[in-house]
Amino acid sequence: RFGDNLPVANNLDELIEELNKIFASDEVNIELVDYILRTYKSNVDDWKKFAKFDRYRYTRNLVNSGNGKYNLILLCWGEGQGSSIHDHANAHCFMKMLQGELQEIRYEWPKQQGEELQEMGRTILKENSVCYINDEQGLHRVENVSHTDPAISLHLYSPPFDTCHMFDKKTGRKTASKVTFWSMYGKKESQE
Ligand SMILES: O=C(O)CCSS
Ligand SMILES: [Fe+2]
Repeated sequence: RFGDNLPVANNLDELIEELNKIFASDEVNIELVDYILRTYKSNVDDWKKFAKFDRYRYTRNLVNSGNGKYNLILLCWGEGQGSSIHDHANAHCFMKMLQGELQEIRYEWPKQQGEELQEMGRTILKENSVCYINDEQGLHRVENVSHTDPAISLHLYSPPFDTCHMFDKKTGRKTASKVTFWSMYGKKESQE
């Protein structure tokens, strides 16, 4: 499908290097981003400095802001912690599992006002797997359903966004939701 001189990301720094090359061109090559994310085999030494958990909700830790072309974010999900049902602000969303497993439930966009969202299917995302979603495909909710193990995932959003929408499952009502960072580049903002 591509040439035979394909790059491989042997660590997180090489992954970011290869992503920056891919995103240097105007068109986002979805297959190539998916490919390079898959070549990276999760290594805790690469990313442990970004992995910060919160007792009450999953955390979003900015790893790299991709020369403005994408945000690379490490998400830490304690047992039972999950996201709301949300969209992706007309951006590409890639999600790679670095540790543990997450359940993804996909939903159709709301059709009629006040109607319950229709579930499209659910997937268990396993370590090193990569999945992709964009608004044309639908909405989803991601949750760590384990009672014993935390989960860590690496998300790439392009273009980067700071607001998306959350959806009420029963009524389909959407509300804007500002996405925030628990930490940036391995530092909690309050730390110098
Ligand atoms: O970025 C978020 O908070 C949603 C995680 S599932 S793509
Ligand atoms: Fe998402």
